Amino acid sequence: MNLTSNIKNQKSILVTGKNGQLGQSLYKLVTQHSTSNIQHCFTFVGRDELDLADSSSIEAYFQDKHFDCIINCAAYTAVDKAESEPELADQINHLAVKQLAEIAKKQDSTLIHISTDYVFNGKNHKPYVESDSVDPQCVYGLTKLKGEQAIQAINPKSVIIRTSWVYSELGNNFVKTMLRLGAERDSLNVIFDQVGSPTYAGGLAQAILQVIASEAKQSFKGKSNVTIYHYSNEGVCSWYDFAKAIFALSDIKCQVSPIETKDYPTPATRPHYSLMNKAKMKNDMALEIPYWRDSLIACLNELKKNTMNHV
Ligand SMILES: NC(=O)C1=CN([C@@H]2O[C@H](COP(=O)(O)OP(=O)(O)OC[C@H]3O[C@@H](n4cnc5c(N)ncnc54)[C@H](OP(=O)(O)O)[C@@H]3O)[C@@H](O)[C@H]2O)C=CC1
Ligand SMILES: Cc1cn([C@H]2C[C@H](O)[C@@H](COP(=O)(O)OP(=O)(O)O[C@H]3O[C@@H](C)C(=O)[C@@H](O)[C@H]3O)O2)c(=O)[nH]c1=O
Ligand SMILES: [Mg+2]
Repeated sequence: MNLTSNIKNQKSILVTGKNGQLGQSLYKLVTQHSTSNIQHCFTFVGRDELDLADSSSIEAYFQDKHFDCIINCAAYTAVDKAESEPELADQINHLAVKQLAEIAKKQDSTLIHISTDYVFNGKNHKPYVESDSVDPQCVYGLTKLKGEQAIQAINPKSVIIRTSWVYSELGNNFVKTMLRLGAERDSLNVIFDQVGSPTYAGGLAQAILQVIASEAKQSFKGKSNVTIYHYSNEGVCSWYDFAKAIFALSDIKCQVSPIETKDYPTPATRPHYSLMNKAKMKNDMALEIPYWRDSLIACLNELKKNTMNHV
């Protein structure tokens, strides 16, 4: 899928993971806005065209294509399943990312890569800054960290954006799971001792476009270090608070009880505290980030619109 505008000085930008939450949100953003705002030529690919599980597919794809910028939205995101599929998770979140970093370096292109709060161990008591030490507690987090480290070793002309608890009207996520379970059940137990901040994928997509615009202004050429940014919505909540807000705003009468992590055993260990400090991103991009509840309302409105369009 290739979207081109007529404006000069446009960059050719590849977006991987086109069918994921973030890939779809970026697509929606660049196709719904006027071309005066979006001046670049975007190519969106899914695993059919570029399979990150297969290094020869990656090599073949870039054989005859050049991009100024690669936004890697594809990832192995099944956190619990990763515990029993560590090799596949490592291939997609680490080895394929290493290969993309090498290709980007060879092509002199900027790699924008998305990472996660799960690279931290969750033992902090104040929001994580970009330079805080990492210590993932699960296979998914470890493979994402190895992807970050590979980029740092290979291509300084890269930006890593760590985000958390991503949801959207597009794709699968906690909000949609809650809406489904809330409609099926009278009551639900949800963990209240894991706190962080949800991230609306539409807002993250906008922030990524701002990073690209700032990159165009500053030129990342000659950069000696990879830039790391943290991005989520503002505010803090537990998964329990998030579930309560989802039900309250959707008029769903499902009783939610707060439970401890130990009472909801899962294969993967998740951080108890994964709030991230976003000051660097906000300062560098002159960005105002919405409060999580306001973005949740926006997402629920989008979901309502989508349902109304389908009746
Ligand atoms: N979801 C979240 O809560 C969070 C996500 N992140 C990170 O943000 C980024 C975007 O996540 P999000 O959009 O939510 O993730 P999704 O799970 O919604 O999308 C991931 C996409 O990656 C694609 N993919 C998986 N395996 C392959 C493969 N072998 N080859 C090519 N593509 C593949 C999937 O393809 P298909 O549709 O065909 O399965 C899917 O479209 C990821 O890097 C993720 O680690 C960070 C923090 C939180
Ligand atoms: C469905 C459900 C989940 N939970 C808990 C489990 C978990 O701790 C939390 C959220 O569930 P999820 O399955 O959405 O969690 P998870 O898939 O681990 O979400 C993570 O995904 C990856 C990709 C990331 O990078 C992270 O930032 C984070 O968003 O809620 C309940 O307590 N009750 C429930 O009924
Ligand atoms: Mg999940």
